[in-house]
Amino acid sequence: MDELPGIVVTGVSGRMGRMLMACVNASPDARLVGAIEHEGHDWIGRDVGEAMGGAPLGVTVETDPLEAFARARAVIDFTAPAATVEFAATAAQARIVHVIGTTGLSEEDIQKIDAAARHAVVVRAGNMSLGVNLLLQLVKQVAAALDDSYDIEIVEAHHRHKVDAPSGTALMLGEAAAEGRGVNLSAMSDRGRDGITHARERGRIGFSAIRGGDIVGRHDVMFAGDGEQITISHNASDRSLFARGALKAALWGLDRMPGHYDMIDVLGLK
Ligand SMILES: NC(=O)C1=CN([C@@H]2O[C@H](COP(=O)(O)OP(=O)(O)OC[C@H]3O[C@@H](n4cnc5c(N)ncnc54)[C@H](OP(=O)(O)O)[C@@H]3O)[C@@H](O)[C@H]2O)C=CC1
Ligand SMILES: O=C(O)C1=N[C@H](C(=O)O)C[C@H](O)C1
Repeated sequence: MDELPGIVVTGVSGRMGRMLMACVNASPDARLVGAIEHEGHDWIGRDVGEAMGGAPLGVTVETDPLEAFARARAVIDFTAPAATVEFAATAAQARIVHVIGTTGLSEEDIQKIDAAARHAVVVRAGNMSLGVNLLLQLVKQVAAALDDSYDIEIVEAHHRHKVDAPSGTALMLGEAAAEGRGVNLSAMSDRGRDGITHARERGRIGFSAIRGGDIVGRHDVMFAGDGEQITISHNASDRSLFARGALKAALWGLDRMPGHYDMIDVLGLK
């Protein structure tokens, strides 16, 4: 029997890193072959299972991605933009699948990831859940059906530790709404209202962010018209949802040609 595909997880001590470790470790379809943290992290040199407070997994936390990627077929990466851009170049060099969950990437970061995707498979999505990716299609459809007398407002809520806003998911929902309406999101978005904001401009797509407690991730897209509001919502109640989606993406990517893919591709929702 062929050996199961080896997976490396980056940022293993993070909220998503821990979920990913558990998910890969429990999977009958993959095996964990590497665990990465940054230089100076106190988990370096320790068995990752023990560092997480459990049984040893036989994988030592290390800092050098190239060494780890050389033993793997895919890397799952939910870290931070600067780290993800570097991991993309290294994954391309090693010709392995790079699954990117990191949000808050700039246009310049995405261009660098596009360059890496010429040499290897990249699957990148601001949200790895089936539900949110279905929502993208629904939002596009509703936005296409309604005219701009319906104001589009996207409200997202996340835990107190989240560092970027609007969330990657909110931005994807905004893109879907803009596409359905046939407008450019960067020209039409309305972010961060405060003080005398003046009346709402027709056609704008508004964003609001709530941060608090341990909220895993909630997204509402409201189409507010005269006399009615239509709201399409998604609530994530367990982060392992994103880890399962990311592992699915990694396994899906093993048989693909180099390119920059998303979860719509993985889930076959196009
Ligand atoms: N696409 C999706 O479905 C989802 C995406 N996310 C996104 O994933 C990202 C991570 O979220 P979360 O887990 O909550 O954040 P955390 O801050 O809990 O985890 C990030 C981890 O990455 C580590 N890290 C930072 N830089 C490096 C580096 N150069 N090399 C290795 N490790 C590094 C951090 O270490 P240290 O803490 O020491 O800096 C930390 O352990 C965010 O961008 C978030 O928005 C989250 C959930 C779902
Ligand atoms: O940081 C998080 O936690 C999450 N981030 C993603 C985002 O920015 O949309 C996905 C999910 O909502 C959780």
